[in-house]
Amino acid sequence: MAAMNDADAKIPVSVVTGFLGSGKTTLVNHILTGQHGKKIAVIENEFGEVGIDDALVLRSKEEVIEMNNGCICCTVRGDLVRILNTLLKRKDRFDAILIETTGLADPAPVAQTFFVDDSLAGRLALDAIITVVDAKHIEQHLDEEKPEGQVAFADVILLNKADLVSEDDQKRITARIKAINASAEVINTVKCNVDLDKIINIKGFQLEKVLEMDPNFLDHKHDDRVTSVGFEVEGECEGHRLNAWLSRLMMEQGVDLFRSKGIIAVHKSPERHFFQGVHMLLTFGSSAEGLGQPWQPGEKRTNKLVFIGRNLDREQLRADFQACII
Ligand SMILES: Nc1nc2c(ncn2[C@@H]2O[C@H](COP(=O)(O)OP(=O)(O)OP(=O)(O)O)[C@@H](O)[C@H]2O)c(=O)[nH]1
Repeated sequence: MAAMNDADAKIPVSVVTGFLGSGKTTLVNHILTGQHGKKIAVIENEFGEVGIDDALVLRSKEEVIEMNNGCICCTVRGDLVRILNTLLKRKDRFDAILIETTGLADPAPVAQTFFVDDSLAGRLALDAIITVVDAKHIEQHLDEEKPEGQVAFADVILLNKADLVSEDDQKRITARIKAINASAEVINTVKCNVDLDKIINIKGFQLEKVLEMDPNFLDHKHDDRVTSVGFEVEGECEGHRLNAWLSRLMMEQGVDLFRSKGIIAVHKSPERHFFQGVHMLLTFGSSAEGLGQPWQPGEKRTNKLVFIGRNLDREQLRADFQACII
C-alpha cells in the first residue's frame, strides 16, 4: 500500500488578521455561510476575558471554538496549542482550520506556533496569513504605527470596504501596501466578499520568505502598552444609566479607547442588546434587528463587556457598570 505523503496529510490552517473593525468577523461569517462544501473549524481569539464576537458570529454547521484568555500574543503558546490538540482529536470532522486573531495581535506568535510546537508541526500546515484592511482607515493607521506587521506578513490582503473609497484611493492604497509587502496578493472587497478558493488552501505561507524579511520572526516580544479589560456582570441594566455612563466614558477616555463591545441585558426587554465602539463612535443594536438571539425563557440575564485601550482602570470600569444594574 502506498504510504500517504506527509505533506498531504497536514491540515491547512489559515490565520485572519486585520486592524480593529476592519472586517475580520465579516470575513469569518462569509466563510461560515459560504457554499463551498468544506468543513472549517474556526478558532476565535477575543482580546479580553469574555467572548463577544462569538455571539455576533452567525452559527452554522461548522464549529466555532473561542479562546478567552487575553491577548493572543501572550497566551497563544499555551491556549492555541491546547485548543489545536483538542481539535485534532476530532480531525475527521473538518478539512481546514481558520484562526481569527484579535485586531491588535501581531500575527507572528500565531504563525510561530506551527513551527515551534513539535506536537503540531507535523500535523498542521500554516496555509496563509490573510489580512483584512479597512480601505477607509488604513492610511491613517499606517501613518500612526500599528498594522505594518499585519500587512508585512500577509500572504493575501483583502482591501475591504472598497465601497467607501474612490478608485483612485484604491490604487494609491494598493501601491502603499505593495511598498510594504510586494509579494502579497491584494484583493479589493466589499463586506469581504471574496472567492474562498483565493484564500483557503492556497499554500501561501513560506517561512523562508518571512525570515528573510525579519530574521527575528520566531522570537516575538509582546507590546504591552495596550491592555484589555473584560468582565461579566449578572442582572439587568437600567438603559438611561448605561447610556449616561457610556457617553461620559467615550467623552473622557475616547482617545485611549480603541475598541469597546458589550452584550447587554436591558431591564424589561426580551431582546439581547449590543454596543460596539471605535474610539468615540458608538453604535447600538439588538436581537430585534437580527443580531444574535433574544433571551430565551429562563435564560440567566448577564452582561459581558470588553474594553481595549491604553490606561484602562479595570476596577473603575467594573464599578461604574455595576452601578447601571437594577
Ligand atoms: N461599508 C462597509 N462596511 C463594512 C464592510 N465590511 C465590514 N463592514 C462593517 O465594518 C464594521 C466592522 O466589521 P467587523 O467584521 O466586525 O470587523 P472586525 O475586524 O471583526 O472587528 P474587531 O473584531 O473589533 O476587530 C461592521 O459594522 C461591518 O458591518 C464593507 O466592505 N463596507
